[in-house]
Amino acid sequence: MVLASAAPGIFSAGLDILEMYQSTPERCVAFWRALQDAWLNLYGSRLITMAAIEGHSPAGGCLLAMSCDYRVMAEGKFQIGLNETKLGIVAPFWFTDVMLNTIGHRETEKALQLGALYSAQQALSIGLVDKVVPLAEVMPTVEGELKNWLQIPAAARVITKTSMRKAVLDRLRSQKEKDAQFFADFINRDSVQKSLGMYIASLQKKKN
Ligand SMILES: CCCCCCCCC/C=C/C(=O)SCCNC(=O)CCNC(=O)[C@H](O)C(C)(C)COP(=O)(O)OP(=O)(O)OC[C@H]1O[C@@H](n2cnc3c(N)ncnc32)[C@H](O)[C@@H]1OP(=O)(O)O
Repeated sequence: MVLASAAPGIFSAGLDILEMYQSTPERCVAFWRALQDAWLNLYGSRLITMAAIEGHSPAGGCLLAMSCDYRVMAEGKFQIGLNETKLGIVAPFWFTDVMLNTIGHRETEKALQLGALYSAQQALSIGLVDKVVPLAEVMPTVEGELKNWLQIPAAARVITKTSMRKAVLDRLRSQKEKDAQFFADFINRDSVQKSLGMYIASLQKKKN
């Protein structure tokens, strides 16, 4: 399975910030449950999963990419990373776990505290993506890599993948409701809503 975007220049802008701003606790919980389930399905997928990152990939976009088995990113101006702290929010523990599994403890600690967004070359140097190629080469490179992965006996690959990812998947599975409630409580704090409001205004201002 290849994840790619139909929007030029944007792999994924992450979660819909407007869903987290001035929403009701009930809607926040439903929103979060949907995200948890999508992620559990993706990270736990038996399929070979690859991200064709042909544009920006902040926050939830970075999570999507990191949750795949392989990542190819376009060189150029695009950025990728978990930038949550810059919005005044905190990457949930399972976002952090996936990043830890991808780039290790020291780089994750720096990346998360700074809310760092990396260029493709920087992302390559810390192992956040596996390959960087010109934009037009992203999809052919993914397809070529997919052929390599398809050579491996599927049952052996799936058992290996599952055992590598099980602990992180189980950690969320065992506390889904608590996590959803925590999200709804956290996101509705006055200070967090204020930060999100300012961030949304800054995105809109950038456009004008
Ligand atoms: C402890 C644990 C507790 C839990 C604590 C909570 C944890 C939550 C975890 C959060 C995870 C996330 O993914 S939070 C989401 C983080 N995402 C971001 O920071 C991305 C913000 N967006 C950008 O940087 C840029 O838009 C970017 C993607 C690079 C594209 O830039 P462009 O110049 O091409 O386009 P823009 O003009 O900026 O954007 C076009 C329009 O889309 C809107 N837009 C852009 N991104 C958007 C988004 N994510 N959600 C909604 N709307 C968005 C803009 O406001 C514009 O709206 P109009 O002006 O109306 O047209």
